[in-house]
Amino acid sequence: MTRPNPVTGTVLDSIIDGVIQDMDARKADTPLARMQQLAAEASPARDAHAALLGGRDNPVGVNIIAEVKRSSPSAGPLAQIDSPAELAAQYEAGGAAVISVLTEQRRFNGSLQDFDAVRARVDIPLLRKDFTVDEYQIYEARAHDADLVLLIVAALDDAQLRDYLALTHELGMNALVETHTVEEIERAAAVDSKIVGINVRNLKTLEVDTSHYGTLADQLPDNVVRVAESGVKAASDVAMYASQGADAVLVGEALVKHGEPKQAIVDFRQASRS
Ligand SMILES: O=C(O)c1ccccc1NCC(=O)[C@H](O)[C@H](O)COP(=O)(O)O
Repeated sequence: MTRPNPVTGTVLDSIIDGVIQDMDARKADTPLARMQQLAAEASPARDAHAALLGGRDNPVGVNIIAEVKRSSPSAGPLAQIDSPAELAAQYEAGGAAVISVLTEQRRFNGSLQDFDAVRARVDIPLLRKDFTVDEYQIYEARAHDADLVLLIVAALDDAQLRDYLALTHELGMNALVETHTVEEIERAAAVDSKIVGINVRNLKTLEVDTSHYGTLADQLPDNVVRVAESGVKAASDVAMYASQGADAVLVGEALVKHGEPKQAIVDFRQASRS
């Protein structure tokens, strides 16, 4: 299995370096063959594609992917989340279509324990949000009852992107294929990605530019579920992404810092109705 070269100096590279070390420790505890068996025994994945489809025309507003995010490389600690399950229950009650749970430990203070706690509490599709660079993480996600995994195009070569997307689909899950440039959108389209995100955060520099979604959205293939990722500070940002054709908007920081996350999701969706 080829892995991206972690020693090229960007933030993304250094995150991936740590992700690989942590994964190798988990592999020592639960080898690939055992993880594959656990994945095969998991209950069938929920249909995240159906949950996110058609957000553009949804009379109750754009679909929200609500994120459980404790910390970030760009902002440091974001919120004291005593119960990720309770936060997720608020998200579900507010009408979130999908919940994203960060499981990367070193920079986001996430964990698979957080993921399991959320899984035990809510029944909507869950995104295991991590930096996928090895098939092991895809089996692991399924073994933990994930419905969706993240494939960041910038972190993968073409063969990995194709193979990991195929494996994700074989296991009955969907992938959020994340892009940031026209070239990455073309690479996502070339492997027939079904759900494509444009992250307005540049993962190499951490710069956030909310106008970036609108700049690139026309390059997305017509038949994909379109996701605008990052940078939401207020309902007006969600409305802007929706007006630019997003089916779904992924929101982290603004929700974990909001005192009333359930109401925030209701307000975000309402603001996006045209
Ligand atoms: O959030 C970061 O600082 C970050 C840094 C490096 C790689 C990824 C990063 N975040 C992942 C995400 O893109 C966001 O968690 C997600 O889109 C939500 O963003 P936001 O609403 O701006 O918290």
